[in-house]
Amino acid sequence: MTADIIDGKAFAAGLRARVAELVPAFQAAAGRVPGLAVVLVGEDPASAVYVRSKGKQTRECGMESFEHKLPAETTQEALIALVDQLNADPAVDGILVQLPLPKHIDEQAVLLRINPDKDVDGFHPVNAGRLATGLHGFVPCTPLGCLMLLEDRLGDLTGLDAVVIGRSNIVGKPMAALLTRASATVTIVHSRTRNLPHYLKHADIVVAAVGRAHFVKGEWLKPGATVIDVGINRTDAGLVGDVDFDSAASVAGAITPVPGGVGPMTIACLLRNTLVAAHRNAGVALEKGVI
Ligand SMILES: NC(=O)C1=CN([C@@H]2O[C@H](COP(=O)(O)OP(=O)(O)OC[C@H]3O[C@@H](n4cnc5c(N)ncnc54)[C@H](OP(=O)(O)O)[C@@H]3O)[C@@H](O)[C@H]2O)C=CC1
Ligand SMILES: Nc1nc(=O)c2c([nH]1)NC[C@@H]1CN(c3ccc(C(=O)N[C@@H](CCC(=O)O)C(=O)O)cc3)C=[N+]21
Repeated sequence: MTADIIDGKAFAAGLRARVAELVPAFQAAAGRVPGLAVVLVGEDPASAVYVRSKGKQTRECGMESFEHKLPAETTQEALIALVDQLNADPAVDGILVQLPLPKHIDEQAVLLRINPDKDVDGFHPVNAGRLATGLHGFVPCTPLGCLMLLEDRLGDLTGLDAVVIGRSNIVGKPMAALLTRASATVTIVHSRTRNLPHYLKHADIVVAAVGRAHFVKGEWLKPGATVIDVGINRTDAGLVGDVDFDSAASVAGAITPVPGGVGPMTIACLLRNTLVAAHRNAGVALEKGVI
């Protein structure tokens, strides 16, 4: 193995500590702490684990966590009524509806109902549009965390060749938008791409968000590339990423592990977005670039 391991867990702990440091000044100015509401519908065990750790980390940062656990048979109308209630609640700065939702609920309809100024996931089309057009808004947490790790490792990304594998609204597309904003030259590849390894051969940066265990092989990579593995796949051998770690680590310059890479950054960025939302919603200034 030659690649450096990018320690997302440590970076995320540092980011959470910076969030926690900024909470007391907000509290002094606003007379309350930032609040994050997390809504979980159904009993998916993986989702329940994430929601628990989001709640715990929110409280550890000195912010308030409102957890709403609804049964799997909850109607779309009832879920939308809860979103309306959270939109109207001045103690709630951020709203996260855990995905995936049960099949009888139209995910887009629920996400559209969230007030874009409380949309700390950055999934509302208004925030996707703000990102696409260069306006201030909320950037989805997973791609934001990936960008932070990339800039920490590489500094300025200007002119670098980046390939994003995957074009979902929550990871691939916003990741490509962020890299474009950072002046990288970006290619998106997906399941209909012909000869996918061809595009990877020249990439200085590879972000894999495919949802297939061990998908990216070391032999596809440019030597020295920086590889960000977003994948979370549960296999008999445990949690694994979308990158074939052993072969990739012998070619790449740096690589994120799974677990301990992008996952912890996602939650830390959620707390960061909640802190930013609280300042905007309460009209309290936050020094530019401080977080
Ligand atoms: N660490 C974290 O915090 C997070 C991790 N994840 C993980 O990231 C991964 C991706 O998530 P998400 O974007 O939501 O997944 P989606 O299933 O929504 O998107 C997967 C993308 O990969 C593409 N794809 C699928 N198969 C292939 C293939 N054989 N060759 C090339 N491209 C392919 C799809 O192409 P097409 O569009 O053509 O179908 C699609 O664009 C998952 O493992 C998920 O668990 C997700 C969110 C947060
Ligand atoms: N509205 C919404 N927003 C999300 O951001 C969202 C979502 N729905 N649905 C599910 C995906 C997935 N996701 C992860 C968060 C943390 C880890 C994480 O902390 N992972 C740890 C390991 C955790 C474990 O061991 O299971 C790690 O990679 O080290 C992973 C994945 C957020 N998502």
